[in-house]
Amino acid sequence: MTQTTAPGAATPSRVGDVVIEARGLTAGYGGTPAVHDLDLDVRGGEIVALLGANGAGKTTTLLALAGEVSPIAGTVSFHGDSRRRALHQRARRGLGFLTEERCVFMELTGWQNLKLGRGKPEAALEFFPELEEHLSKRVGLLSGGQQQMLALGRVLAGEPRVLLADELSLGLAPLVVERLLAAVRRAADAGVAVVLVEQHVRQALAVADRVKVMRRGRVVMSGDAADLRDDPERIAAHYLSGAQ
Ligand SMILES: Nc1ncnc2c1ncn2[C@@H]1O[C@H](COP(=O)(O)OP(=O)(O)OP(=O)(O)O)[C@@H](O)[C@H]1O
Repeated sequence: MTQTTAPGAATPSRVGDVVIEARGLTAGYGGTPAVHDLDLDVRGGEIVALLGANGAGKTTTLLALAGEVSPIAGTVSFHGDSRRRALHQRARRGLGFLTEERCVFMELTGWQNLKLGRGKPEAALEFFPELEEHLSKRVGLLSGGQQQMLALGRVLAGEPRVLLADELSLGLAPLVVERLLAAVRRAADAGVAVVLVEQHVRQALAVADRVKVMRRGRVVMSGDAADLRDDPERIAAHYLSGAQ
């Protein structure tokens, strides 16, 4: 695997106020918890990477933070406010959410996709100038990497205060992953609070400030990414010490 060397990775970002916070969060499906008693706070300017094997509870955590899955117990607060709101209200208050499915409209052109975002298309192109020559094409004809850049660029152009990103790198080539994660780092350095779910441990460590490793719905390890960069085996051990 090629190691991601995103700009700014080695320098801790200046962190601000807590933007999104979970306290004693238990969440799941049909009353059955998939995440147990999770505490998490993310400040503006930092990237917290959620790592763990398949089924560990990472996506459920993001869905609960996004308000798409209701807490069974505990709270999720956005700028100190734990009231549940409709998705469009959360977006207006600065929530950017990229789900595991590529968040683009395949039948529309790249330009039309960008126009549907909260920000200006030009702002998305500042993150990914390589998209400009493809914007007149239908998005279904673009590569997976270009689609993902479009989805991320559109969210970042809207200047979110928090970005929740689930498996941005899924199935993409290392160079594309590097571009995507560098854009996430750049957004964090501009003050966005980021929760990044990633399968690629080394690439996540290269851009994150803090790491939480989940197993069976619980956080089993937390640490500073800088301390773990040279010793990713400490994280891998948690993947291997039991399924999920
Ligand atoms: N819609 C759902 N209905 C019922 N159970 C679900 C649903 N989605 C996930 N689960 C269960 O919740 C648990 C946690 O899944 P989750 O998707 O949060 O894990 P994950 O760490 O994101 O895994 P992956 O890396 O495979 O996406 C798993 O046991 C999974 O089977």
